[in-house]
Parts: sequence; structure tokens; C-alpha cells
Amino acid sequence: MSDEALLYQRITDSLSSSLEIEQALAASFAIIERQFDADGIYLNVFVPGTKEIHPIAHADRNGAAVAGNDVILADDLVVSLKHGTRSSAMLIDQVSEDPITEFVLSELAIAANSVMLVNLDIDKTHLGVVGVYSRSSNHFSKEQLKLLSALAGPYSLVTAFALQRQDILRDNQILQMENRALKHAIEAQGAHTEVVGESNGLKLVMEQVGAIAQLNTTVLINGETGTGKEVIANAIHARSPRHDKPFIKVNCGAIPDALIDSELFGHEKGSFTGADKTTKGYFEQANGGTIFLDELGELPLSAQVRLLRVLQNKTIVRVGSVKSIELDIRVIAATHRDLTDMVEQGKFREDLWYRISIFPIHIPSLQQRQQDIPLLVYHFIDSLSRTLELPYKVQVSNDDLLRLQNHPWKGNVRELMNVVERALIQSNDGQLDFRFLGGVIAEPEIAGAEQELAKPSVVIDVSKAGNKLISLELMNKKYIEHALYLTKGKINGEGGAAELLDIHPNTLRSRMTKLNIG
Ligand SMILES: Nc1ncnc2c1ncn2[C@@H]1O[C@H](COP(=O)(O)OP(=O)(O)OP(=O)(O)O)[C@@H](O)[C@H]1O
Repeated sequence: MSDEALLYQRITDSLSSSLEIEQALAASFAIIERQFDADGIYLNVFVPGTKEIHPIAHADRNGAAVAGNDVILADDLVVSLKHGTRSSAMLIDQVSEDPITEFVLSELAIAANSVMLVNLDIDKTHLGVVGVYSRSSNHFSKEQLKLLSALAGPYSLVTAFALQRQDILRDNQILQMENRALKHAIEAQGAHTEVVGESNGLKLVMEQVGAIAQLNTTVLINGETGTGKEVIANAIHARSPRHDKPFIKVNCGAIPDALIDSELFGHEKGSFTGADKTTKGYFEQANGGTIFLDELGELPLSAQVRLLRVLQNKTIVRVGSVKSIELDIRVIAATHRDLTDMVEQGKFREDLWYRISIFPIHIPSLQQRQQDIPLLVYHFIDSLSRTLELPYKVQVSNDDLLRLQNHPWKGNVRELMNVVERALIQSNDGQLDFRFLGGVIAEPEIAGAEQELAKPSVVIDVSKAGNKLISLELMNKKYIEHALYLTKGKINGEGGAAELLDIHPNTLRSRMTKLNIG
């Protein structure tokens, strides 16, 4: 066996000694070091379509070294790397004479003065380079470069393998990110089941939710945009025996007409151009759980017929299939439209309306439940302060609370949330200012039926406070004290302050201790 072939075999053996690229490179360096009296070796990859050099591994006389972070090249260096006259094997006698190598090595903190650089290619794809370096200048010869070039094959293979593993790792990281996003979505869904105003403006709604949640009945939620129809649908699902099964939301207004059938009912592979795999529709995805058909009034008449059939037969047929699939599903629908009006105008099928409106729930507009506004404001301040990681305590003046209660809120709770967010972002010391809303500052009106219950939530004692600002903490204290006053000090159970304030008795007790309420 020639010296060259022997070297090749020893390098190949050393590189296959470990699945860890750093260890493999360090093992091969033991041979390279002796062969070339080199100080180190590195593998770098130029990431196509970017300006980045990605270090794969580095080994020196001390073993596997830290590979370093990605190096971002300046535009002129990228141009010369792509279009320059760099050959597939380069002898760099003085690192300072080659700007790219000089820059990359200094970024990677590799102290070298001369380098042999050999391109690594596989299947005509350029992967990167292997560099063997020395701390002295003019250290390597042309013969040595030729020898190193002969070793490009095995180094290319381990580099490709390492890249593949990193891709797998990246896929793994993407999966982990998706998991986190999913968890976050589930938590957010859980958070939505917290219905602010349960004991006040939404008391009647929540009584209806309580009555219907355990049954399998179809529910139709009606209310202006942003009143919380989705929040209520979530609350029904969360309180139902299906709470640990899927809750699938479908925005009927957002699906293009041509795709409605396949989106709702799924399709078989090859059933239309572009259907390259069999896909479950929203109904099948919701099997065992709840499907929430939001904006039901936007569903075209043609799709309404098919929806009716699903509701009647509790089965679906995927597009391109003849087999019907039985489903166990609860349907909750919502709309801001007056469906009876639409039926009269011939825009909504009467037979579907009968099917869907078995149990209607109407959510009053925010203007009709002004007593919920302070609660919602605190709720949004609380959650948004956490999201925005605000370092200070947030305060709202009594005048502003009145201003908020008197605002028309055409966009309802969603608009209120956006306004609170805007005020939080605009404030840099925690003092919220809602004067941008304009409007009057007057005692709010309270809708008749809810008047009794609503009283406690307008307890901000504004008339006495005048223009003086009080802290959120003090406001909380006053709020709790007033609730205790109304319940004659009763905390637990029916008619207790915890129920009134819509929080767990233990939470109330700990807040009382914190706020020094005796
Ligand atoms: N009672 C409530 N408690 C807490 N948050 C609420 C409440 N009502 C509404 N929200 C919040 O207000 C926003 C709008 O609510 P949601 O999306 O449920 O309204 P919607 O009536 O379904 O709106 P749309 O008609 O546009 O579909 C959401 O961010 C929701 O979390």
C-alpha cells in the first residue's frame, strides 16, 4: 500500500471512530498533526443563500475545540467567495493575504498564520472547506496540499453526515417549538374559559351556560362583534364532559367558497387537483369533542344544505369518497347577524335555522353591561402587564374609569382590550391615560334586570375620590371591602364575597391578607 493510500485509510478509520463530529475530527487530527506538523484542523460550511459561515467542528493539539458561532461575512467577501477565483485547494502561506480566511479565523478565534484549504463536495454539491493550519507562516508545501486534497472525500462524508444530523436536530427543535406553541394555545384556550363578568353583566349568560354545558345540545350564540361569543363557546366546552377532547374553531366566513366542502368534511387523495394526500376536515378533527362554527351567517347556501345533513345524520362524507363516517360531535354556532332576518330574506335556510337554534344564548353588548367594564379593565391590565413584562404598578384614575364606562364600545370587549393595551403602551410610568377617548365622565347606567347584582362592580367610590388618583392596589382593597360589606362579611359559598367577585375563596383570603383586610 502506498503512503498516500495508507494515510487515506487511517484518516477514514479515524473519522468513523465516533458519531460525534468533534470527536471524529479530533481523532483524525492526531494523524494530521503528525503528517503535517499542523496546529489544528477545522470544518466550515458556507450556508447557501446567506452570508453565513457555519463552523461544524474544530480540533487542535488539545483535542476537540469549541467550534464557535456562525460568522456573518460582509457583502464584498460574499461576492468574492461566490464569484472569485478561489480554487478547490488553496495554499495560504500568510493568512493576512487572504481577507476571507483572515476574517473567518479571527471571528472563530483560531490563531493561525498559514492554512491549507480544501473544498468539500458531495454529488457536485459544495458543502464547505476543511482547513489545516499552523501558527507559523509559510508552513505547508504544495505536496502536502495535494495529499490533503486526496483526503477531501472522507472529510466531505463526515461533514454531510454532521449537516444531516443538525437538520434532524433542527427538525426536532421545530417540533419542540410547535409543542410549546400548542401548549401555549391550550393554555390560552384555558384562559378563555375565565369569563370576566360571570357574576355581573354575564350572570344570565353564565346561568344558561351552566344549564346547557353537560348536555349535548346544539347551541347558537348571538351577540355583536367582540362581545365574547368565542369566550362563551369555550366556557361551554370547558364545562362539558368533552372538555378534554378537541375544541375545533371554524371561521365560516374565512373559507373560500370553493374549499368549504373539503375544509369542513375533508377530502380523499386525488379527489381534485392539488389533493396530494387524504385530509381530515374540521368535523372529523373535532370528533369526540366540540366544533365551534363561528360566523355561521356567512356560510353560503350551498354549504348550509350539507351542514344540515351533517347535523341530521351525524355523519360526513369526505370529498371524493362514498363512504360515510359516523361522528360524535357537539355543535356550537355563533353569529353577530340576525338569522331570523336572514331566513326572511332567503339568505339562511329555515330548516337549518330550526336545527341550529335549539338553545340560543344572547350576549349583551358591552354598553348594556357597563358594570363589567372596571373588571375587564383590571383583567386586561393584569394579563397585558404580564405579557408586556411591565416593571411598574399600573394605575387608572377614577375619572378615566367613568370615561371608559360611558364610552359607546362599538367593538365591545375586543375594542376595550385594544384601548387598554394602547394606554399601557403609551404610558411609561404605569399611570394610564384614557383621555384620547374623549367623551363624558358621568355615573354609568346599569341595565334594569342586572341592577341589583351590578351594584358592587361600580364600587370604585369615584364620587369621593374626585380627581385624585388611587393605586390599583387600593382600588382592589376598596373593591374587596365593598364586596365583604355587601355579603356581610361572608366569604365562602353561595352569596359569599368570593362568588360575588368571581374568584376562588382561597384566592380571596390570600388577597385579603395581602391587602390587610381584617
Ligand atoms: N367576558 C370576558 N372575559 C374575558 N375576556 C373576554 C370576555 N369577553 C371577551 N373577551 C375578550 O375579548 C376578545 C373578543 O372576544 P371574542 O373573540 O370571544 O368575541 P366574539 O364575539 O367571538 O368576536 P367576533 O364576533 O369578532 O367573532 C377576546 O380577546 C376575548 O378574550
